[in-house]
Amino acid sequence: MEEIPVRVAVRVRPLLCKEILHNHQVCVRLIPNTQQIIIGKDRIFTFDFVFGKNSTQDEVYSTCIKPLVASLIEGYNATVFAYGQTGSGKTYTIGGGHIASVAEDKKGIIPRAIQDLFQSISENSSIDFNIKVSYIEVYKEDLRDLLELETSIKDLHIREDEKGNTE
Ligand SMILES: Nc1ncnc2c1ncn2[C@@H]1O[C@H](COP(=O)(O)OP(=O)(O)OP(=O)(O)O)[C@@H](O)[C@H]1O
Repeated sequence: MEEIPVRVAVRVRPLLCKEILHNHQVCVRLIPNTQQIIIGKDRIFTFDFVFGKNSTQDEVYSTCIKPLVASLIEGYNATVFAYGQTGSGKTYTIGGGHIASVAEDKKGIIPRAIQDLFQSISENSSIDFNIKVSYIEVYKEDLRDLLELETSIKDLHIREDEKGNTE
């Protein structure tokens, strides 16, 4: 992957059944063979990657995320985050739903990245790996530990050390 520190991908989701029922219209179009979209009549925006309404989870993962997981194994850091208004498809794309009940091809970024990571580890038996996982929902000022099975609410706080690192 080229050395660009931040890359932005846009994914247009299909209209939901309820939106079709309410006769909602699509207002975002892709410009073929470019990384551009048009909003409304003439507002054009360019991104590093553009995915249309028929894009698959595999396509999004393989294009944007898989190379980052490979670079992790080489010792680089990577951050992936989804942003967008409510209902735009963040959870669907990131794969943060109930993984066990999701069909293989519908799995999002998280289960695919974890699978690739452990696959790479099993192929690199000469290297010592140390994996730590945290899964926290930040909603307004409240933090929720999603790996805490007993109680979903735990007294979590965001702290900064003297170097400005967040914990
Ligand atoms: N690419 C897609 N293909 C098919 N369905 C999608 C796609 N993206 C999202 N959806 C569907 O759209 C709905 C809203 O998506 P999702 O829950 O992921 O949004 P969100 O951005 O996480 O919303 P919120 O911020 O409210 O949590 C869900 O029913 C989801 O299954």
